[in-house]
Amino acid sequence: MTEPLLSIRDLTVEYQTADPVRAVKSVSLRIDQGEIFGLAGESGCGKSTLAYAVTRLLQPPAEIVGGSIEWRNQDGSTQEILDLDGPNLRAFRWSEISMVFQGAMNALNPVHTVRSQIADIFIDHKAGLSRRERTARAAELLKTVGIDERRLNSYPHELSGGMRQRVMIAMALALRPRLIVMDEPTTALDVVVQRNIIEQINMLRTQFGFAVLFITHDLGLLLEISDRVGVMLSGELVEQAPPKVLLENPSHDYTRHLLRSFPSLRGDAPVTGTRYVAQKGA
Ligand SMILES: Nc1ncnc2c1ncn2[C@@H]1O[C@H](COP(=O)(O)OP(=O)(O)OP(=O)(O)O)[C@@H](O)[C@H]1O
Repeated sequence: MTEPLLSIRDLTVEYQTADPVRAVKSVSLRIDQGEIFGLAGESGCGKSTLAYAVTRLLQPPAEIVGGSIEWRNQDGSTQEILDLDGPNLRAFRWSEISMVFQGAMNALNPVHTVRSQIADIFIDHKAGLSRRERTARAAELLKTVGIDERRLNSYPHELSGGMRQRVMIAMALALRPRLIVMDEPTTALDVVVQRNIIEQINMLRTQFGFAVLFITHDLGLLLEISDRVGVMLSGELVEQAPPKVLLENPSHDYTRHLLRSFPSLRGDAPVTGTRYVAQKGA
């Protein structure tokens, strides 16, 4: 077995509020190179908190209270992500792990052109590039995500929601990271655009070989595109397996419950409006 790209071990995250919330409870998982790992689970189960922990974007009152997140460098050595800080953390983000978050398309700066926003990444991280080289790379990135390079001169408000999200994906790809964390990357978009973008992400993954930690409420989509799926319940990762195994032989009650909510996947009667109540020993 090859060594994993990312190994999360016993990760525990709390929100230190008046009534502290343990949002991630001793979660362990690995993501291999080039793999799409999908994270499923109902709203509030801790998926985003886990994603933010991996990218080291958690802000107080969130606090990582235990565990480790180990990263495998290109040369085979390992790096504890939780130990990164200052310039090392900045260099690590975007170039090793990048992010596309929910509503990210609204994260574009409205007063700057697409060109300058993509170029900024190169200014920050690849100081040696000339202005002409930065523009050439920005144009190439846009083409990669299926946007005409003439859009370099556009402002965000001149683009559709789908295009803005593609620009965000282009930016996430800019420094050829080895893992892209995507938290509901297409949720705000209509189904056709969503499907196109997902297909494109998959194609780019094949082309560039990056791994993806993919989070969405859409279990059908998750099962379709993921190599492995993890199921979270109340901060715990209760099951992880390839989609086929989950579908045919789910080991946890909650996974069965989730799958039953998607009748088209299993042909079962849908469970609507019911909340999962954990059984003792489940
Ligand atoms: N800033 C915060 N302060 C206190 N509690 C928080 C904060 N952010 C999240 N939580 C709590 O942490 C838990 C996990 O939230 P999280 O957003 O990670 O879940 P999620 O599975 O990503 O949900 P969703 O799919 O709705 O985004 C929830 O109980 C949530 O209420």
